[in-house]
Amino acid sequence: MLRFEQVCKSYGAKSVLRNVSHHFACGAFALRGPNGIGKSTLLGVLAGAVEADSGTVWIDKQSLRDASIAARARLAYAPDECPVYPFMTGRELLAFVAFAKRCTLAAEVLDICARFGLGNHLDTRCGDMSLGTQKKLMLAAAWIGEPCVMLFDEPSNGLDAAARLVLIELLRARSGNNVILVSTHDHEFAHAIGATVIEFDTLNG
Ligand SMILES: Nc1ncnc2c1ncn2[C@@H]1O[C@H](COP(=O)(O)OP(=O)(O)OP(=O)(O)O)[C@@H](O)[C@H]1O
Repeated sequence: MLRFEQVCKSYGAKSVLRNVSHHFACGAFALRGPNGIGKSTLLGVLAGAVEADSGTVWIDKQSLRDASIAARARLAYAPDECPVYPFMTGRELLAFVAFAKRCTLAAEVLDICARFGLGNHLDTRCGDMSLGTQKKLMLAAAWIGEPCVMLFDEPSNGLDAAARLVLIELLRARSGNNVILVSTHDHEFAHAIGATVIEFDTLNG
């Protein structure tokens, strides 16, 4: 479902990803490793948000490079720092993501927003939201469309206890038929979502 081969990425002289390859079938997986080792860089490359120097990524058998639109339609990515447009309201941002993914905003997504307690915030400008509220919005946006590969960078960061529980339930419900790949330092969270822990070092050459 998620496959990547020989992925390399350097920032200047610093080599971060060295021939990273792996194949994930359904389930939840937690990337673990010390700060600065390259977890976010790998998730960014897998999401097409960071350009790799070389290597290939397939999402649901679609090449992220050669069939980019089809591959991205099957992909959800929530980075740690939310790149939201400050001038858009929450509702406009969700509509924008749905437009970009060429789908409609399903009732399920609005239900997830309600479970995250976002109801009153959907008409607030993103720039006026707290960081935790922005985070919840970006997490809810990951459920837009029909992603089968969901990538989350530090998803539990900054969430209140109630939202953390909701996220755990949502991820557990998805992991049977999808790939959920998270980067996290939060061992309890990884355990709670039933993730198989992968030490980043074991992937990197
Ligand atoms: N845009 C960039 N330009 C230059 N160097 C970068 C850039 N992004 C990341 N790096 C460097 O690449 C390395 C890997 O960073 P990355 O954020 O992927 O690590 P990480 O494992 O996710 O860390 P953390 O656990 O702190 O989130 C670090 O040394 C970082 O400073």
